[in-house]
Amino acid sequence: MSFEALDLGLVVAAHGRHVVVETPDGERVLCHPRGKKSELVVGDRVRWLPAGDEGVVEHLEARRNLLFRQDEWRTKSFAANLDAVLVLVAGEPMFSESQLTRALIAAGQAGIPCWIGLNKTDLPAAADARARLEPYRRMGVEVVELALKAAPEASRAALAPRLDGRTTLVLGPSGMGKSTLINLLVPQAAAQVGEISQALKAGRHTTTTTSWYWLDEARRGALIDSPGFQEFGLRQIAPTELATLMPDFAAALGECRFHNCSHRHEPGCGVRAALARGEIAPSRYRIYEELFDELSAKRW
Ligand SMILES: Nc1nc2c(ncn2[C@@H]2O[C@H](COP(=O)(O)OP(=O)(O)OP(=O)(O)O)[C@@H](O)[C@H]2O)c(=O)[nH]1
Ligand SMILES: [Zn+2]
Repeated sequence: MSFEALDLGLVVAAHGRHVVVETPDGERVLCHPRGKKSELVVGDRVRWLPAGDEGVVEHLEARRNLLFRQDEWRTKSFAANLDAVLVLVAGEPMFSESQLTRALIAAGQAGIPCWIGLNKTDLPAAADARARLEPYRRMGVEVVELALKAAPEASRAALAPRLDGRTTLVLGPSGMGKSTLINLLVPQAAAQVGEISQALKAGRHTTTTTSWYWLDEARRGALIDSPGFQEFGLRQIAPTELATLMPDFAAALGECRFHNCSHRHEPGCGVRAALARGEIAPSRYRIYEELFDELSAKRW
């Protein structure tokens, strides 16, 4: 039988070898992959067959993209088939520029557009955060100003046109306002999660690692909430590839005398010339050095 004849479903939760597949009419079925298939992730499109009141995933449709992080020990997938990644930042607590850069690089390598939500613009510390984001604006990353708690309606209006009809992964370290965002935008957020963990037959205390939330009843737009932003390993990237994934660096690469320039100590380096001219921010160069060393460290 050809796979096309089977039902098409969307993976809305993944927990070990259990996945919850949502049918086109919104029914949720606990499914297991047949055999030793590659790991399924939230956002995957699959072909499946009913088996009693559960199901068996027979086929994984080709992924448009896959966002993952990789440290020395393992690879962890965030989600697949994303339209965009939203990184939520704030001035208090002050966001980590290194984490932001890691997210931008990973999304860039996966071919997924990334934009930034600057939250808590009602606080004085927003001015510092805004200044820190200036190099990112300059290299073309869109920054949307938000005050999710202080000005929820204005924030909703700013977000709606960017989220409508799209699948967006939201990344944000603790304290940036990710829960506030989800509660503002997602009707019955807690119920949606509860329903999925019920379908997973996960214990009450098991929190699924990645959550899928529909933004509208027509199920056109969705938010994906994924933890694990704290240790965002980029081991999938070769040190020499790093600069090509940083747009402000990439713009200067043509000037380097050596094609395999590390932009650390070589003479005639276009990147360091751009740094000296103020076209690359010192903070970006420091993060580059940090990442370059991390990715150059011995692999086990
Ligand atoms: N001043 C101000 N505070 C906000 C705003 N949005 C969220 N906060 C506060 O920031 C804190 C963190 O918000 P959460 O939504 O819980 O953040 P989170 O990113 O989900 O953090 P965790 O729950 O720790 O993962 C809370 O005390 C919120 O009330 C805002 O627009 N302005
Ligand atoms: Zn160089």
